[in-house]
This record gives sequence, C-alpha cells and structure tokens, in this order.
Amino acid sequence: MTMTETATYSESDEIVLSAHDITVAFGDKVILDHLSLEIRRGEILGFVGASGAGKSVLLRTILGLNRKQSGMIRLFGVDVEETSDIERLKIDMRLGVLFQHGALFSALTVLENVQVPMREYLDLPRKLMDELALLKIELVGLPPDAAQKFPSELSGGMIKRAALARALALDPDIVFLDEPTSGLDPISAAEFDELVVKLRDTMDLTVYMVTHDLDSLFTACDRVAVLGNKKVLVEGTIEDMLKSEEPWVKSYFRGKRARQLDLASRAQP
Ligand SMILES: Nc1ncnc2c1ncn2[C@@H]1O[C@H](COP(=O)(O)OP(=O)(O)OP(=O)(O)O)[C@@H](O)[C@H]1O
Repeated sequence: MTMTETATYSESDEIVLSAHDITVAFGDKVILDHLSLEIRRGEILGFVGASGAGKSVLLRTILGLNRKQSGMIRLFGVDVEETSDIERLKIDMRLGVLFQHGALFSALTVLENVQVPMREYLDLPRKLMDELALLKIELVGLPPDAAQKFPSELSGGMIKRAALARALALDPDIVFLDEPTSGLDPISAAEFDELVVKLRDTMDLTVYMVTHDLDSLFTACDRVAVLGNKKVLVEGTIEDMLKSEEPWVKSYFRGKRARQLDLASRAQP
C-alpha cells in the first residue's frame, strides 16, 4: 500500500468493543476521566496520545487487568462485569493481545510460544496443536523453520510476527496491539502494517492498535482516536486529524515529524 492510500474496510454496524464513561485513578491521580470509545467489527482503530497519557492503562482496563472507578466495558455486546465466569472465558478467547513489552517467553520456541494460549484455553492433542501453531506461523509470514527457533535467534521484525501469531492462536475476533511497530526499522514496520491490513481483510478481524507510528496511522488505520486530557479528544479519519485545530493533534499530524514524511500536504483541502 502506498502512503497516499488509506485502508478500506467494509463497514459494519456491529460494535465489537464499547468503553463507556471510564474513569481510572491510581490513588488520587486520575488517568482516565469519563472516557468513552467504540470500535466496530472489521475496523482498524489507531489509538494515539502523548507518552503517559494513559493508552496502556485504557488497554489494560478494557482487558480487565486494571480496576476502574466508573464506567462499563462491553465486548461483543456483553457487559463484561455482568457475565458468568464461563461467559467471560468465552469472551477472553475471542481477544488476542500483543503487549508492548510482553513479547515472547525466551525459554520457549516460537512454536511453543504460539501454543501458550492453546494450552491455557483448549484441550487439544499435541499433534493438532503443532499443526495449528504452524498454520499461525505461516499466516504471519514467518518461514516454517522459525517454529523451532528461540526468540533470541530472531530479528525484531520476526519477534513481532511471532508475537502476533501467538495473539492469533485462538482465532480471535479482535486483536489489541500495543505499539506493534516500535523498535522496527521503517521497512519492517511497513511490512508489519501491511500484514495487519491483510489479516483484517482475510480474517474479518477487528484491530485496536496503540501506536506512535505516523506511517501506521496513515497506511493501516481506518479511524484514529486521540487520547488527551484524560479523554478521547478527537476521533475520526486521518483526514479529520489533518483538519483538526486541536493543538496537540495539529502538532502531531502537521508538525515537523509529519512534514518530514511529506504528510502535511494532505492537510490541504
Ligand atoms: N499500576 C499503576 N499504578 C500507578 N500509576 C500507574 C499505573 N499504571 C500506569 N500508571 C500511570 O498512568 C499514567 C499513564 O500511563 P500509560 O502507561 O497508560 O501511558 P501511555 O499513554 O501508554 O504512555 P506511552 O506512550 O509512553 O506508552 C502514567 O503516569 C503512569 O505512571
């Protein structure tokens, strides 16, 4: 995909994730203040905001790993706090997560890493698990011989792909990617973005991507939400971001870094 194309997706009305009126505080430090956000099926949402704004906190709250002081998280239409344990387990199985620093277990091979969620949630014969894991490894564009390698034997780009294979292990409906291209060179990052778009197109996947990567926002994301002042400040298409007069959004999308990428010219009507 070129820099001038934006991703396309078939719009769906199904809201896969709804975070409504979310407040999170640690002690008396409020991080998220009555924040609301929705994501529809098949969409790639890019979630941006200054460092320390609370992007990871929101992600962890959505995943049920942080306590919240107010609000409701609905996944696939279900209020996650109002479900039985078994329903919650079924919902968890429909989520894939690639944490920013939680790459891979270093003592396990790639194949074994991909099998971690399978072992946790499914009871499958070893041979079948091997076959399924190999399929995921192929799906993310890794060569078959990567399966028996340890993370220390892989490049940064391969590690991200292996972590993505693990996030896809249970065929989730939505994947949460926390800065998936950070630390990658621009070419590897662009290839990773292309992979995410391809997976969305072929697997009807919904993608929630926390990112600082302007290239990813322009080439892979259908919609962008900006976190600021403890809320979603602005949300919309990349064109909406380029038109926004909100100071942080303006400097992020039309500032020096954006101009270096020759992106700011797109802000012209
Ligand atoms: N468990 C916790 N206890 C106390 N404070 C926390 C905790 N987790 C996060 N914070 C604070 O919440 C704020 C938001 O952190 P968060 O990691 O969500 O930022 P971020 O937007 O993801 O930043 P970055 O882009 O740098 O990853 C920070 O001030 C952080 O110190």
